[in-house]
Parts: sequence; C-alpha cells; structure tokens
Amino acid sequence: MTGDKTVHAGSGGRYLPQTDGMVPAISSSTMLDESHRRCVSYGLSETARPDFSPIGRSDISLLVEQNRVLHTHALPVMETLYEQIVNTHNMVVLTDANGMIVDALGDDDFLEKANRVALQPGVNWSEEGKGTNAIGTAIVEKKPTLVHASQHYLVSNHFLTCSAAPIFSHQGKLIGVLDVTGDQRSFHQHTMALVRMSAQMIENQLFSAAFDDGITLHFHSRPEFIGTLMEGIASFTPSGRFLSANRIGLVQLGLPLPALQAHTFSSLFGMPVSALFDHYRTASPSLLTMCLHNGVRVHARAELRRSSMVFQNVSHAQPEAAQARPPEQPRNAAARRLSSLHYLNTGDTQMQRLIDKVGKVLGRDISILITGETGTGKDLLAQAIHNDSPRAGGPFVAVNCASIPETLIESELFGYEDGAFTGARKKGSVGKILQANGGTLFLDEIGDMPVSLQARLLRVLQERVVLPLGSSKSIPVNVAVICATNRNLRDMIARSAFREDLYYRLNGLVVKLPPLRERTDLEIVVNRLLLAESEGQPHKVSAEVMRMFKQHNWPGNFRQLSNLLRTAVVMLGEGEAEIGIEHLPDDFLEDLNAVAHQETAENIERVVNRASTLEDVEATVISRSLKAHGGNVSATARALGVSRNTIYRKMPQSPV
Ligand SMILES: Nc1ncnc2c1ncn2[C@@H]1O[C@H](COP(=O)(O)OP(=O)(O)OP(=O)(O)O)[C@@H](O)[C@H]1O
Repeated sequence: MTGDKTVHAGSGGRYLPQTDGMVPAISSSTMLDESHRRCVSYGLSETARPDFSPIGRSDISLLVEQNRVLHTHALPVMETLYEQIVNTHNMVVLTDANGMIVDALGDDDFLEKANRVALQPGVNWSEEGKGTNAIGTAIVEKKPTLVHASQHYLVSNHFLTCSAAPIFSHQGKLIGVLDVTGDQRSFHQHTMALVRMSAQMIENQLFSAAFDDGITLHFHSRPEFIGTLMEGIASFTPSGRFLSANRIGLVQLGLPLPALQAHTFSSLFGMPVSALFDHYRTASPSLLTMCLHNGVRVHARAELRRSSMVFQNVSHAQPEAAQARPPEQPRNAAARRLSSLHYLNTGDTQMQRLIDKVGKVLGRDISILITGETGTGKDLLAQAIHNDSPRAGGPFVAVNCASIPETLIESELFGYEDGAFTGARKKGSVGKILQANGGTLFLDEIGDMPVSLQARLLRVLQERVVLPLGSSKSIPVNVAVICATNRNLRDMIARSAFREDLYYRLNGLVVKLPPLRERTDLEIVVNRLLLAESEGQPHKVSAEVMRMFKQHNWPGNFRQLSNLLRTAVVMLGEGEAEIGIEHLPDDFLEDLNAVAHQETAENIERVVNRASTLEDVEATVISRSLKAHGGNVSATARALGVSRNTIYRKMPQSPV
C-alpha cells in the first residue's frame, strides 16, 4: 500500500484517498467539507496536538455506570465484531452520546499506536475536541460515517481509518457510537458494513430489552428477512396501542415516530389485535400476512409476551376493569388479577359450581383435567387457575400437544442435550417441562400426546424428574400440571390410545366447561366481549339479535361468538352503536335459517297431524318460525319462502 495522497481543503476532488485502488465508500465530500469548516469554527488547528489524557479512573467507572444498559447490550456485539477483525490492526470502540469512549477492544500491536492518540476509555472523540473523525462526525451528522487517513482534520490522526455508526434508542435518541478504528493501511471496504450491522444489532437488543412485555411484531415485505437484521420490529401494548419501532420498522411503516404514536395495531396492520391472539392461540404459529396502512403487504411473526396473553384472555372477560387500570400500575399484577377465576364467574350456575370446585384444590398437589367442547375457554381457565394459585409468580407454560409434530414433541417437552440428534441446536435446549419449573405446565389437547411419550410423562409426574434427550442425568422439577382435552379419554383408553395409569394421574379433579348454548349468562358475556372490541364507544346488540343468539347452538362456542361480534362491529356504520341483523355475517344467518327450516318442517308435520284447519296450520307455523328467528319478520319470511307482508298479515297478534 502506498499511503494516501489526499489533497487538502480548498482543492476540488479532495478527500479521495488512493489506497492501491481500493477506494473506500467514504462519507460524501460535502459532509466532510462541512465538518472541516466546523473544525475551523471551533478554533482547532490541523497541526495541534489536542489533549489526549483520559478522565480519572473513578470517573470512568461512573461513565460505564451511566451507560450501563448500552454497554451491557453492546459488549457481546463488540466481541463478535472484534472476532471478525482480529489481527487486522484494528480496534472496536464504543462511545457515549458525547463521543466519550466507554469501552475499547483491540489488537495489542495496534493498541500501542492507538494509545498515542488515546483511543481508550475516558477519552473524548467529539468533533470539537478531535476535529473531523468518524465518531465525532457521526454524532453531529447522526449518520454512519467513514473518515479515512487525511480526511481526519488533525494531522496527528492521519494514520487512522475509522468507520462509525450511531446507535439510537427506541425513542430515536442518539445514545452512543460504535466504531472500528485501525491503521489506515489496513483499510477494508467491508468494515463499514460490519459496523452498521453491529450497531443495528445493538439497537435491536436494546429494543427487545425495553419492550419485554406486550406484543412485539417482527415484519418485512419478504418472509425470508424475518429473523434477520433487515426485519422491522414494532412493539404494542397488550391492547394494541403502538409503543415504538426500530429504525427499519419506522422505514417500513413509512411514518415518523411521533406520528406512529397515535396509531394502534389495527390501524397500522389492518387486523384487530384480538385476531393476532387468536392466530397464535389456534394455529400452529405460521407467519402472518398483513397489509400495512399504506397498502404494502408484509409478513410477520409476533411475540406475545406473558402479560399480553393474560390481558387478551381477560380482555374478553373483564375489559372495563382493564381499561380503567391507570397506565402506571404494574401491568403484570393487574392483568393477573383480571385473568382470575373470579372474573370467569359471570353468573352461570354451571360455571359457579366449577369455579367453586377448582378453588378448593388450588395450591394442592392435585392435577386438574379440563374438558369441554372447542372454544369453551379451557385455555383461559387453565391460565386463571395458575394466576389464582400460589404458583402465580412462577411461569405458566402452555404446550399444545396437537400442534407439535409427533417427531418433535419429545424434544419440545423434555429438552435435549447438545448434539442429541441430527438438527438439534448446539448447546441443547431446555424443554417445556423444565421451563415450567416452579410454575404450571398446561398440556392442551392431551389426548393427542403420542402413546410412546405418555409413559415418560407419567414418570415425570410421579418421580418429579426430567431426563432430557441424550442425557443420562435426571433433573428435579416441580410443576403443577393442568391438562385439557375435548376428546373422550375413557374411550381412548378402551381403544388403547391413552394409558390408563396416566389418565388416573392426570384426573385428580375433572371439570367440564359448559358449552355456550347451555350458559345462562350469554347477555353478560356478549356485552363484555363487545366492550373489548369497542374503541371508546361501547357497542350493544339489538334485542332481536340477542334473541337469535340465545337460540343458536354455537358449535364454536366463545371463539365463534367473539369472531362474529368482531366482524359485526366492523360492519357498523359511522356513528352506529347497535348491532342489528344486517350487521351479522351471512354464514351465521344461513346456519340459523337451516336450523329454522328443519324445525319448521318438523312443526308442520306435528301440526298437520293434529288435523287443524289450514289457517291454524299457517298461524302455528308462522308463530313457531318467528320464535325460531327471534321475532325477525324478514328472516322468518326468508325461511318460509313468502313475502314479509304475508307474515305481517298472517302472524298472530303477539308473535313471540
Ligand atoms: N369466559 C370467556 N369470556 C370471554 N371470552 C372467552 C371466554 N372463554 C374463552 N374465551 C375466548 O374464546 C376463545 C377460545 O378460548 P380458549 O382457547 O380458552 O378455548 P379452548 O376451549 O381452549 O379451545 P380449544 O379446545 O379449541 O383449544 C379465546 O379467544 C378466549 O379468549
């Protein structure tokens, strides 16, 4: 390498160092021109030898303490970055927002040279003190900056090449700079890219740490970029209020942070936050495809942190209390209180009995088996039991045995040692059972647990030890177990599809959640679900719709009802607050009609058999059909295939 031949200020085309044809992708000359002008205005002389002495030891400790969060998250990234450039006469430097070096890692031989210009903790590299340099100039410009050799303002820094990238907090505030500085002869054009990626990595780590609760969405227009540094990350409260996004997220969302703060999950991604929860509750979590507010299609993966799951569970059950909660209250505690047995008790007698029974075994070493049709709230009940138990401070780990492929369920549950099988992660994995240690393990769809694993699970429950795959060492574990199924386990035992011994170990207390059609608290439930759906203005259903709801048999139970209400709310016009039949989805009305048709046919047969007059037959049929349709004349007319006028003419005085 020949060294640089930089032309100094005042001559055109300057700042382009010629390093054996390897011209670095340097910062624009305008940017560097401006920086040099600033140096002149600071009163700096190019040949000056500035003060390189670091601040005292105790001040350095204070500096590290003041930047503890940044330093903690940056250090592992700095170490990885250093591994990439080791033995290249370079060093990795982290500074605070003022350019004060907080930490530095470097090759010994270069450190000696670097010490000449004091690239060491406690020395300030702001532009005012050290002239144009990547750290100081990146702070002023708030942009990744490369300053090579004689692009440095001070002659004493001409032997350096520096690549720096600013690090921003989730509030968009510059909080530090990551820099790689080395001997200018060791310049490598990939260094800047490495530094930028590393700074992004630090920002993402800081972002995850700041938003370790609620909902975090990882998104990108290309699915293969999810999980990479290119992904956008956005965070929301459990109720869907936008909190923040990383820099790439902001670019993808196309709005500045203050504008985004007025948004919600649904206004940005066109999907209610409850649908997100349902996706993760019901589907094996595949990537979501959503449409951004600006029409761009994105793929996304969400992380629903503990309190948001709890919040979602109860946002249906007790939204008014959730909304009344002042924001400064600890969310976990409040959410836990909301997802409790007390709040699931909405006035139905079967539920009341069930909750009484469950309350008696809380905190005892008694396994609970929850049965019930799909969507009756087995998952929600399991969470409430945990939250009301003395284990509430411990983890609640849910495993859906039906959604994990049979080949993976063993490693998911029991974990595995390093290299236990082909494809196993290095360093092994802690299984779900151990993750639940000290808390509750919820085995949903236990009827889908492969028979081969049932014996291993029984051993865990009886001996309270887990043996990870590939390990010879059992690990003690202390978990409460709640299971749920909508299968008939006794039938399965008879078919040898479920082990009898495991069944008796699991069924300490068996409770059956009533289907929605049998519940006497439907009105309360509907109103609570609607409250959860409404943003500000509370919605209600018309008396006619409520009558139809009471007659429907709700095969999908709560899940069906809440989806239906969510759709109906969207159908409401501007300023409308009451859900009428016209707001209900067609398939629901068709189901209702199909049932009514069948009932009408049966009624006709019965009435005709009683040998009444034709008028009697008509009146009885109309009256019963009206009843079946909740008094709705249009629906009755449709079901009977006559006009509404015919119904009005022939209907008895008091139809329902
Ligand atoms: N009591 C309730 N009040 C309001 N919403 C409820 C209630 N119970 C359940 N839900 C809602 O209904 C949906 C289904 O509930 P959950 O997943 O607990 O049912 P499940 O019985 O476990 O269903 P599956 O057997 O299909 O897994 C969820 O969105 C849940 O929040």
